Amino acid sequence: MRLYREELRGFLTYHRWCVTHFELAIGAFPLSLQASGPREREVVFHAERLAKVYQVGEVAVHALRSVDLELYAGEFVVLLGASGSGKSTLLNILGGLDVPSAGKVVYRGQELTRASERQLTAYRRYHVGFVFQFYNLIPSLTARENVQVVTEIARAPMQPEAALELVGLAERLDHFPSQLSGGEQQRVAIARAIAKNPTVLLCDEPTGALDSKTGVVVLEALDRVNRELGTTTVVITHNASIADMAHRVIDMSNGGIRAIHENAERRPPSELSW
Ligand SMILES: Nc1ncnc2c1ncn2[C@@H]1O[C@H](COP(=O)(O)OP(=O)(O)OP(=O)(O)O)[C@@H](O)[C@H]1O
Repeated sequence: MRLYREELRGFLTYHRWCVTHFELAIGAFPLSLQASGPREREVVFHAERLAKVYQVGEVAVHALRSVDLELYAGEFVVLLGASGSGKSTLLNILGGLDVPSAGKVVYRGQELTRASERQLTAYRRYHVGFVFQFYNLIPSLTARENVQVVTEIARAPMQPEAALELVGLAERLDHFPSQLSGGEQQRVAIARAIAKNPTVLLCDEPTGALDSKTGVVVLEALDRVNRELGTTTVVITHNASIADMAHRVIDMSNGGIRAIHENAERRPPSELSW
């Protein structure tokens, strides 16, 4: 274990050096400022005629078909839709994990669809936090160390302890993943995603592996991050009851946006169940 940690520390030192020199080299995608409240409607993402076609042998799979969309600073968005409707494809393109076949995405005035690989890497590293259905924690590191892996290489990170406190894990800093419940592990993953102070937090089925009661605690953590840090948050779910906690609900169907609904009143996660 000690050897592993020393190797990790060495890796982080080397990585920090690379990041510093890399940033000087590209000088693109300036450090994000704290996102402002949703009422100001500052556009964070502008997507236009976004299309994605996967070629599988002879078959062209149209995952996205001419999607137009704007996402605003500080809002909490739920992305709903049947399996295969294109939710993950859209999220992955917004997060710079995938590129569209046609159309464009502008992130705070910078066209992601024209960015080089290096610029996309910098964008993902400094501006976007990802949370997935499975937590992907390093089993041999404590909760605090799992978050530190990110804060060591970030530009203006939160303290790992502060990030863990925000998701309600102040008492679990030195626990290993195997000593934490599924919901607690997911909250460590959220703390890890937000500790680098991203502008946007993209969550793909964050409660998909959890029962209703545990899922609600995870949603409370996401809600708190959104309210206290102003992080623009997008949550993919199959679960329509989660939609009630969002500012806006985007309903996807067959690669397109079927409807966008704005909640006049948001329900707190504690009132949700499924
Ligand atoms: N790498 C890929 N290669 C080929 N087809 C793909 C690939 N990724 C996604 N697809 C197809 O694109 C369509 C949209 O997939 P996507 O994962 O975006 O849907 P989704 O709404 O997120 O589904 P789910 O809720 O099941 O995760 C589906 O028909 C899927 O099979």
